[in-house]
This record gives sequence, C-alpha cells and structure tokens, in this order.
Amino acid sequence: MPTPPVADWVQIADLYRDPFPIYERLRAEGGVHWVPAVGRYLITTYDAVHATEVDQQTFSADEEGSLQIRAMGHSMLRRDDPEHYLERTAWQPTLRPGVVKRVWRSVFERNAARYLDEMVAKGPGEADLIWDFAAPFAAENLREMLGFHNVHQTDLQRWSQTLIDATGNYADDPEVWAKGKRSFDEVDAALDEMLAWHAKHPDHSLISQLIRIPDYRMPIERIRANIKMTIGGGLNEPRDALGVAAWAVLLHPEQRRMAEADASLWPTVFEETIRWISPIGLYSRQTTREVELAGVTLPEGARLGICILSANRDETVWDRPEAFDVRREVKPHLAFSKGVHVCLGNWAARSAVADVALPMLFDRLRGLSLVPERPAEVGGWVFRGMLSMPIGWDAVAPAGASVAVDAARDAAAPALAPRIAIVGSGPAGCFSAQALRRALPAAPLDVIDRLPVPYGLVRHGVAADHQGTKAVSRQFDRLFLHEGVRFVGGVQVDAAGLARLRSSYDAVVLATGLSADAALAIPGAALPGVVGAGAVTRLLNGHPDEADVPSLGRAVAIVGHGNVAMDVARLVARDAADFDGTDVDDAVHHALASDVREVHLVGRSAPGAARFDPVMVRELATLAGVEHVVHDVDLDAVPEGKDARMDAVRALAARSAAAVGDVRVRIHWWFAATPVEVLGADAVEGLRVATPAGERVLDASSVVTAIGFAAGDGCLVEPGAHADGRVEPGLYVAGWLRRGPRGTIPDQRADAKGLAALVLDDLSSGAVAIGRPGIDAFEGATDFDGWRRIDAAETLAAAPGRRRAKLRTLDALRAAAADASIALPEITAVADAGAGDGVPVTILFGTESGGAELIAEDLAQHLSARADVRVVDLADADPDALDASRIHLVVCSTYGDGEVPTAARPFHEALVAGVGGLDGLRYAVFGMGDKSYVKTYSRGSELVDEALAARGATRVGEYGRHDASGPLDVGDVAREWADGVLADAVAAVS
Ligand SMILES: Cc1cc2nc3c(=O)[nH]c(=O)nc-3n(C[C@H](O)[C@H](O)[C@H](O)COP(=O)(O)O)c2cc1C
Repeated sequence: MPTPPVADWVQIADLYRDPFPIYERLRAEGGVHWVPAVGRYLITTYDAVHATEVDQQTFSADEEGSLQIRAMGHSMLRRDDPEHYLERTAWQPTLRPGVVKRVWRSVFERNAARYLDEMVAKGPGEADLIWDFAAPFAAENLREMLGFHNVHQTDLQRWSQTLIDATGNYADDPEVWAKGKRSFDEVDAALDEMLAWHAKHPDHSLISQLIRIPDYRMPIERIRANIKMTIGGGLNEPRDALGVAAWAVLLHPEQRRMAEADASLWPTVFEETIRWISPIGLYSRQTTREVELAGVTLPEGARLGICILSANRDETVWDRPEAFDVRREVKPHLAFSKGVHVCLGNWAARSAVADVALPMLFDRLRGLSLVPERPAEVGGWVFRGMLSMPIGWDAVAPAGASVAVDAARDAAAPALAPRIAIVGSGPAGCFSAQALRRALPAAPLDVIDRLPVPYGLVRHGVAADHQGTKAVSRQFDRLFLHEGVRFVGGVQVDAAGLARLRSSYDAVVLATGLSADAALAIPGAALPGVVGAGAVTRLLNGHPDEADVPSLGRAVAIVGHGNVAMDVARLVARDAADFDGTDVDDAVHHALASDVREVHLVGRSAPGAARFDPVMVRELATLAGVEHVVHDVDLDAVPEGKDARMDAVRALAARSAAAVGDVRVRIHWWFAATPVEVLGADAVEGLRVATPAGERVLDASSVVTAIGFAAGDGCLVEPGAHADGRVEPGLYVAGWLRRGPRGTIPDQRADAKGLAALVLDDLSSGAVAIGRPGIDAFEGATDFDGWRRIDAAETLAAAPGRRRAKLRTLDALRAAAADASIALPEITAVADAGAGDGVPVTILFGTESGGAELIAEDLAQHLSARADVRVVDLADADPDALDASRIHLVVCSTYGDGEVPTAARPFHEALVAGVGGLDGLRYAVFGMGDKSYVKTYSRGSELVDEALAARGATRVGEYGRHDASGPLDVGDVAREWADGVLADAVAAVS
C-alpha cells in the first residue's frame, strides 16, 4: 500500500476562512493526506472517518503529548476504554435523555426566555444573535447543568474560550498558555468550593452527581480534567449550532416558512445544520499500529486530524452536500461522532437548541432578518460557527406564547381551508391525511381509493402472518371516524380523473404507490410460471385484482434477498396448520403452495451485504418441518457477533435435525448468485444462476421475482421524478411515488410531515389559491361506513383460528359495502379495537445512555389507561422470576460492537446460562440501534430475543426497531409498535 500523499498546498488560514473547497479536493484525492501545515494526517472522507471512530484499539484517543491534556488535564476525551468508559458512566446520569426532558428542558426554557428578552432590549439592528443570545444562553445552561452556583455565565464563556484556545495553541504562544492557565486555576478553585457545597446540598447537577456515585469515587484530578473538558466542549457546540441554524434558516426563506409553520421540523433543521456545518470540526486520534486506511498505509504513532466538517459533506453519501436542505433524505451524520466517544451532551444540545431556542426565537421575533449592511460572519475549522450575526426584526410577540409554537401555528391555520384530495389510501395517503389534518385543521380532506376498502399495502401487501404490522390501520381508522376525513372508495383516478380533481380541489396529493413487480431482465423471464412477489402477496391477501391462482409446483426459485423475498419464502414454506391468528386465504395458500417441497432463495450479495432484516431470517429458522441448506458460504469467515446477517445465516445452518422435525420443505440459500436464464420450453423448468463456484441449474417449477417494485399501468406521474414532493404548486406526490420503492411504513409518517409543510408553504406564499368547490358526490363511490360493513362481514365469516375471510372480488366488496342489513360495529370498538385492554404489561428496558429508559417510560404512559403497566430495568430483572401472566415488552439498545448494554449484561448472561423454564412467557422486542453500525444494527436486542426464545418464551407481534441516525421519532415508532403488539396479543388469545 502506498503512503498517504502530501498536501503541502493546504494552509491553516485558508482552512479557518473556508475549509470546504480544500476538503472537497482532499476527498477527491483519496481522503487521507499528510498535511505539513497542520503536522497531522487529515482524514476527510466519510468512510475513513467512520472507520476511525469505531476502532479505538487502532485509532486511540489517548494521544501522546496532547495539547488538550496540557490545557485541561487528562480527560475521558483523551482516554480509551475501559478507563474512558468508567469516567463516562459517571457523567452519564446527568445528561441522560430522560433527565434532560424532566429536569433540564424547563431550565433551557427559562434561560432562552431570559436572554431573548435581554437581546430584544438592545433593539433591532443593534443586537447580535451570537453574543447577545446564543452564547449567554448556552453558557447559562451549562453553568446550571454543571452546578457551578458560585460563578456567572460570563465566567463560563471566558473559561471555555481560553481553554479551547490553549488546546489549539500549536504556535506555542505564551500569552495563550497564560490565559489558559488562569482559567485552569479559576475552574479548580470554583470547583473545590462547589464540591464542598454540593456535599451538603445535593441537586440534579453534574457536580452533585459525581459526589453521589455509589461504587466509584473518581479521583479529584480526573473530576477536574473532565469538568474542564465539559466546559471547553459543552458551550460552543450548542452556541454554534444555534447560531448557524438561525443563519441557515434566514438564508433559505422557503425552509424558514416550513419550520415556522410546523414546529416539529425544528429538530430536522438542527440535524441538517450540524451536518452542513458541524460545530466540532476536527479532533485528534493517534494510530497504535501500522494500519491501512482508504487505500494508504499509516505508520504506527501517526497523529491524525479527524475532519468531521469534511466527512459530513462527503458527496458519496449526500447529494449536493454543500446545500442546506431540510428536505433531504436523512443519512447518519457524524457531528456528534460515533463509537464510544459519541457526544454525551447530544440530548441536551438537541433539546436546548431544537426544542427550545429555535422555535422560541422565530416565534417571538416576527420578521427576524439579517442586517444587510453588517453581514454575518462565519469562521473556523477545528470549531466552526458564527463569529458575529447582527439581526433585526419587525415586532416582538409577547413572552409566554413563545414556546407554544404549535398553538400559534394552529391559530393561523384555521383561516386556511383548502379542499384537498389525496389519491391512494395506503400508508402514504393516510399518513399524509394525518399530517395535513394537523397542519390545516379546517381543510376538508378526501381520501380516494380505487378499491372499496382502504389502507392499500397494509391490507394487501403486509404478509398475512405479520398482523402486528397491520395494526397501524387502527390509527388510520380514527381519521375517518373522528377527524372528519372522508373516504371515497371504488373510484379509479385516470388522467382525465386527475384533471377533474385538479380543477375541483385546491391541492391534490398522489399516493398511489408502485404496484407492479420489477421485471427480471433475463431470457425466459416471460415464461408462464414466472410470477412477481407482489402478485403472490396480493393473492394471499385476497386482492380483487388477482383472480388466477397459479400453483408454484414442487420447486420454487425466489429471486431476491430482501424482506419481501423472505415474506414469500416464509408464506410458501409455512405449514397450512401454522397460520393461527392470521387472515391468510387458506384456499389460495393451498392452491399456490401445498405442492412446494424445495425453495431456492437466490440473492446477488454475500450474506453480510444482503438486504434482508436478520430477524426475518431468524423467523424462517423457526418454521417447523423446514430445513435450511446454505450453499457455498464460508460460515466461519466472520467471527460470531460481528455481523448480524452472517449470524442469522449461521443460525439457519446450525439448526438441529430435532428442531426441524420431519422435513416437509427444504430452503436452499444461494448467495452471490446472479440469475442468468429461466429455463423451459412452455413453462418454467429451472433457473440457471452464476455463482462464485460456477454456473448451476436450479431445479424449479416456478420463479418468484422479488427484486423491487415499479410503476403499474396508468401511473399518473413518473416515480421518483419529484424528490421534494411537489410536481407543481397544487399537485404533490407522496410515498413510493415520491421516493421510489424504498422505505417502510414508518418512513411514510416522516415524509408526510414534510409534505404538509410544503402544502402549507404554497398556500401561505399564494402559490396555491383557495376557493375550488371540491366534489360532493363521486359516481358509484363507497364510503367509510361501506368499509365498516365489509370489515364486519369479513370478520364474521372468519374460519376458526383466522381473523377474517377477505372478500376477493370487487362485486362482493361492493355488495357488502351496500348491505344495510350488516350492523355497523360500535364506533369506539372499531377505533380502539385490540388496544390491549386488560393484558398486564411489563416493560423491560436495557439502556446504555438512557434512551431506552425514556422510551420505556413513554410507553408506560401511553399504555397506562388500558393496562396495568410496570417498568423494570433489565439491570434489576431476574430472568427466572419473570411473570408469565404478563406480556413483556423488551426495549433494548445496542452498545459496543453489537452487544447488549453494559447494565443488561448480567440479565442476558443469566438467561443464556439457564435451561428452559420460560414456556408460556410472551414477550415482544423493540431494538434501538443505529444503522451506521451496518453489521451489528440493533444486535443487542436480538441477543436478548434469541436468549428468551432459547429458554422457551414466545415472541409475539412485530419485531420493532428504531434507527437513531434515521429521521423517525423514536417515540412515534415505539408507540405504533406497542399498539401493534398488544393488538396482536389480544387477538391471539381472544
Ligand atoms: C459506543 C456505542 C456503540 C454502539 N454500537 C451500536 C451497534 O453496534 N449497533 C447498533 O445498532 N447501534 C449501536 N449504537 C447506537 C445505540 O444503540 C443507539 O444510539 C441507541 O439509541 C442508544 O440507546 P440508549 O440510550 O438506550 O443506550 C452504539 C452507540 C454507542 C455510543
């Protein structure tokens, strides 16, 4: 491997002024350079930076001769585990998300109101947003969180700046050292005084917390160093994030209007801000051995500058990375770092800036603007932020209304009552209706579907044996039953229909999805016997379009390794007797799959890169009578626990003959295999595939293609052509039509918020006029009561052990919808059915930094009206004392390299050590993780799941997951998951 190239053209002054063009060139030239002006190797690409963050053994934080150690003492930021971990856990309790929410948020609100008033007193044109608001606000918050009751926020500002200056004193300026030393001594003196005070007057602050830790007394010099590090790093991050966010929003009026109209977008503004200009731009690491990184060799002991500002603008990760755009697809940025040093203050910064300061600022200062004659200045590369930001405003709204931005928005919104038609009642259509209802409470909304039944893929796409996922429809029921949204069923909208809707409604949202199976482009793909996975799931779900039921014959080859392929394999291989609690169409299942003995699952990627969710694979591994054969994979290539997908594949192969029982169906797994030709004269006789071991012919009587979805006949717009959701003012797209065939049901909820903001934006800017009449009566349409009759008829007709018997033809659906003799179920019963009434629930949480605990508490509150709920930390739980009369909801994060959180390890170990004893115990799992840990995403929760299952407990409902680096609110996802699980559990026993 070559040594890194030298970038002698890079100068510090240029980096300070504008590092981005320099970083762009460095990334283009490979991403690892020796930069003489800095005396370090600069690491600039996303992948290389990420690789350093997750490997502390090689890329040590404990840098020799570190200036930071000289300036502040040896803090946890310059230590590796286990020492780092010990100190980190001492800091953690004060900064946990639950504590931020319960304790600090009100402090942030008080401080924001105070410094906003002080800034306002300076007057428009005189005030500087950074120095009159952001800096004192951040400093006062930090002072209170630390518990420095003996100093002023200006002391914190001075200490922070001088300690940071000393940390970056590469020029060895004696004056900088002297100022730093003065602050060093001042902090120590103030700290000594406060340590004594807090011993007698404990409160929620960090200093109080440090004195209270039961089993660990941190040596005083470590407390001192870490407090200084917290002062150095904890102030400028929120200050600069707030300043840059305000600047970015003022420079982008359209995005500003969106956030002002919908306060729930401020967190997105915050995340995009710190991706766009990361406040902490660079930190150091040192290699502990010679190592290859991004195609070059770094020597042992190499000093590295990890360029976060650069990684977050990597063009291989983000489109137009230089643009500030809150509507962009969310990808995991590195502004808070990843790995063991992930910013402890991230919850506090998010809350202070995104939940409190930004909404308050824009809500109270009406007409907030930059001052053209005194332009704002931005600078820095180690830390980057606003150097100054003079502002003006037109008027000041009274304090008190300030935090209630939703109320302010709602107060403005009733004036706007556009008529809106949403075409498509699947998840994208219904979530859009939900978001529009919230943003525009007075707007009449019509949701139109070509079928007399609502909910699209929830009814006809989600697998029949995954009823928990289908439970999301219950929240959609509420829209139609209680929130005045009209369901217009049985109306097909073609191009002429769309023109009519456009002239009758002020805004039209197309959410019709992608209904066709993407075609396999190989010879023979048109032979009878080649069917799409979408068609198979529609068939098994009783879709009226699918009249002919083919038999898949004795051997079926499924092309694709995504979750849809896993669904098809499971549905086909599952024994007919094993569908209790589902609404599968038994006759169709029999005709389709009863002859199947061999299934070939053919995917192009290796196991570690396959698209399936490992939990789906593990579910396949539990099917009775199904044997798995994994071909041509070296199962020992990756050690256990390092790659969740590989572990899942290994579990398939390791299944014992006793666990399988009498083999009814054999599933063959083919990885790194590309289909070449479907063989056969008049019908499918085989599938020729290219594998690393050469070409093979798989015996197949049918082929199911599960390689994605495409636009069906009559699609009204080109899918994916309108990425921001707007075709033109007044015409919008949502769901797969907007984003292409990617994203799950919860993703649609996040999209819908953006869509509602876009519509609101067009209405308030006048781009869309209000006043069209809508359409009162659609010819031949059915309504929501019609669906309720269909629902009642289907439920009544259900065979024993089945939830419903779906009506399969349009005529039958229409007849049931119009059948006045069918009594409508009680409205409340429909709205809240299956809410889990009466089933006692224990929520077990396993957490490292408090997120899972917060969600456990949120869930307890959410469920408290319907069930007796207890919340238990896995750290305090005994697996052998779990009460089988209660459902256990396990909410668990992942830590380390795909491990269970530290405090939950004894529980996990005790589970693994025991044998049996948990039969009859029902549990569900919600895994909290971060998808940027590609190989071990949410693995901690899976380990607990596997250990519970191995002891005989039964998992119920869907496997829930939340990706911390994704766009979805964890509370929303968790509540939806819990509702689904409980609905499932109740239905299963009733
Ligand atoms: C040091 C560290 C390691 C992590 N490792 C993983 C991992 O291997 N897989 C994963 O999905 N998430 C990983 N995460 C992300 C966390 O699981 C995620 O942020 C979660 O929301 C934290 O929840 P908690 O606050 O309850 O611990 C890691 C986080 C940290 C700080």
